[in-house]
Amino acid sequence: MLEVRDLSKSFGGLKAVSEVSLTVGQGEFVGVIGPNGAGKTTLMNLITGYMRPTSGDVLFEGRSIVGLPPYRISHRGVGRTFQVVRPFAEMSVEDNVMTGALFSGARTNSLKVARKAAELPMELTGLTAKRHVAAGALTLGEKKKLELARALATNPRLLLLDEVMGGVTRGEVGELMEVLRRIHSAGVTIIMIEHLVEVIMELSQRVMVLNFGQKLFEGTPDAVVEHPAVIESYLGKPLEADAA
Ligand SMILES: Nc1ncnc2c1ncn2[C@@H]1O[C@H](COP(=O)(O)OP(=O)(O)OP(=O)(O)O)[C@@H](O)[C@H]1O
Repeated sequence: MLEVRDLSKSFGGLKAVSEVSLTVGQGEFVGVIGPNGAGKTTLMNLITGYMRPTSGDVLFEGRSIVGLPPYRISHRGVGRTFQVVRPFAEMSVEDNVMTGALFSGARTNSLKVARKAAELPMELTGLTAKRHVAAGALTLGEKKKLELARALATNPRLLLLDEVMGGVTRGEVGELMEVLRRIHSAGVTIIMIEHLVEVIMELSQRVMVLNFGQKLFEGTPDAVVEHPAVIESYLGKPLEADAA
């Protein structure tokens, strides 16, 4: 479904992403971990068209998407969420989700169609009961669900998630994990960047570890935590300590 080939991005002398390759098959759930500044968000920006790579290629369903603007990549079926969520605070949950269908990828310009397209995303994220609540009144965890629902309204086959769990309460982490399981079960392929290692380990089938822009390791969650270089460069301490 997705093939990232020798992808690099330099900012001046800094190689934020350095010759990273990654293949993701349909229906997979792939986790991406790595220390601050490892290049995770940059990699996501390169895949979704928010940044142009210095070199390398990205193929989605067999066709290169490098150089396409973000809205066209979205239209092809690649959705994303942002680390910092910025819903339209005065607008209702439902109207915010509708913006996903109306603008990101311009799937429709009909309010009626957009309203219908918002139904399933609200259901999957557990927001249906809050549909008329102003987004500004939501908790951070609910705002993260709204961000997921907005991305789902673009109708993605592949969804890239940037730190969905960042800053939310423990209880909300559990709820968001349930939501992600539901989204995945609904047939959406997922690539997830996450600092909470235990979340990645529980949800992902495969994990890629980035360090200084390079792929340090890729394998099953079990293989990753046992890999000496990963423990040294990233985990640095027993997993239990990280999860505390
Ligand atoms: N637009 C930019 N201009 C210059 N340098 C940048 C830019 N974006 C990212 N960088 C640098 O590229 C490197 C990788 O950053 P990136 O945000 O991708 O890391 P990350 O793994 O997502 O980190 P975090 O976990 O803190 O979000 C960092 O050194 C960062 O300072």
